[in-house]
Amino acid sequence: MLFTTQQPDQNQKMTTRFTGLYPATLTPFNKDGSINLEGIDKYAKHFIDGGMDGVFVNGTSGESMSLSINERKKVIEEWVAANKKYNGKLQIIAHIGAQSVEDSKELAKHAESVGAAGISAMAPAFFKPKSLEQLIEYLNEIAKAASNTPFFYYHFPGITGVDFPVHKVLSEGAKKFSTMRGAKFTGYDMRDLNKSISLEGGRFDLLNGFEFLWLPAVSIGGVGAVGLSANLCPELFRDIEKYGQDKDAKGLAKAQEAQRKIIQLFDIIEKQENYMSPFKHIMKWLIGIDFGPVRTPLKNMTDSEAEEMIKQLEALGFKTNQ
Ligand SMILES: CC(=O)N[C@@H]([C@@H](O)[C@H](O)[C@H](O)CO)[C@@H](O)CC(=O)C(=O)O
Repeated sequence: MLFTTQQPDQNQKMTTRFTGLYPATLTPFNKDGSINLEGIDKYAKHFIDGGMDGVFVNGTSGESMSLSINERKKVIEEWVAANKKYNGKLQIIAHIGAQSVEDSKELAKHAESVGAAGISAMAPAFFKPKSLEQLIEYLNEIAKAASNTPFFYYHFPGITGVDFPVHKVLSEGAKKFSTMRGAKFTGYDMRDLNKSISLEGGRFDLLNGFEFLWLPAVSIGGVGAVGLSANLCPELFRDIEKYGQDKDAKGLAKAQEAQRKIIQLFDIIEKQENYMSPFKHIMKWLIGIDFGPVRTPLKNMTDSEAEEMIKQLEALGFKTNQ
C-alpha cells in the first residue's frame, strides 16, 4: 500500500491525516425495509480484512437522505462497534449532511460521541446557500457541534446545485473553525481540485469522489479517494494510487489500464437508474451479503437485469470471492 493511515487515539484525532482508500458504503436493508445491522457487521469485517484505510458511511451510496435521523445514528454506531470488535483500523467518516441544520448538528454530536474519526456534510439542496459566506456560516454551525472531530466539506454540485470553489470553502472555512480538515471532492473541475490540493502547503485532505477521475487526481498529487466501486475493485484504485505518478512507462500503463477498467465498469452500471441497486446485487454476488432493496423512490433492478449485469461484469474479468 502506498499511503498509510494511522488509527488515532483521542489526542491524535485532530492532527491525523486522511489518505488512501475509503469505500462509500451501502446500507443493507431487510426485506421489510428495516436496516440490517447484522449485515453491517459482516460488511465492516470485509473492509477490515481487505485493508481499507477507512469508509465513508451514510453518504449518497448509503441512501442517507432516505434514512431517518435515528436510522443514521444506528448505522454509524454499528460501523464503529464492528471496527472495534474486529480490531479494525478503519477511519470512519460519518456523513452528517441533512436539509435541516439542526438535524446535521444532532448527527455531528452523535458521530463525535460514538467515536467517528471524521464528519462530512454536503450543502442543503432545497434552501441553498446563495453565497460563499452563507455556505461557510452553515458549515460552521454544524462543525461547532462536533468541535473535536475533523470536518470534511462534501462538494457535490451535481446533486446539491451548490457550486462554490472548494479551495475557497477550505480557506474561508478554516478561518472560522479549526476542525476544517478537507473535502470530499465530487466534481469535475480539476483546476479547483488542483488548487485545493496545493492550498496552504497541502494542509488539507482532498478525497476524490468521482472514480472516473482518480488517475487525473493522482497525477496532480491526490492521495485520497472515496468511491462506491471501491466495494468491488479496490485493487484497481490501489494500482492507480501506486502507479499513477510512475516515471516508468510500464507502471503508468498499469494505472491507465485500471482507470479504463473502472470506466468500463460504470458503462455497465449506468444502464440502471441509480448506482445503489446494481451495487447491492454486485456485493451479494461478490461477498454473499444480502443488501436487500433500495428505498423508494429509487428503482430496484429486477433479478433478470441483475443476472445480465453480473454476466457483463464477468466478461470484463470481475470474479466473485465466494
Ligand atoms: C455521488 C456518488 O455516488 N459518488 C460516489 C461515486 O462512487 C459515484 O457513485 C461514481 O463516481 C459514479 O458517479 C462516491 O464518490 C461517494 C458516495 O458514493 C457517497 O457519498 O456515498
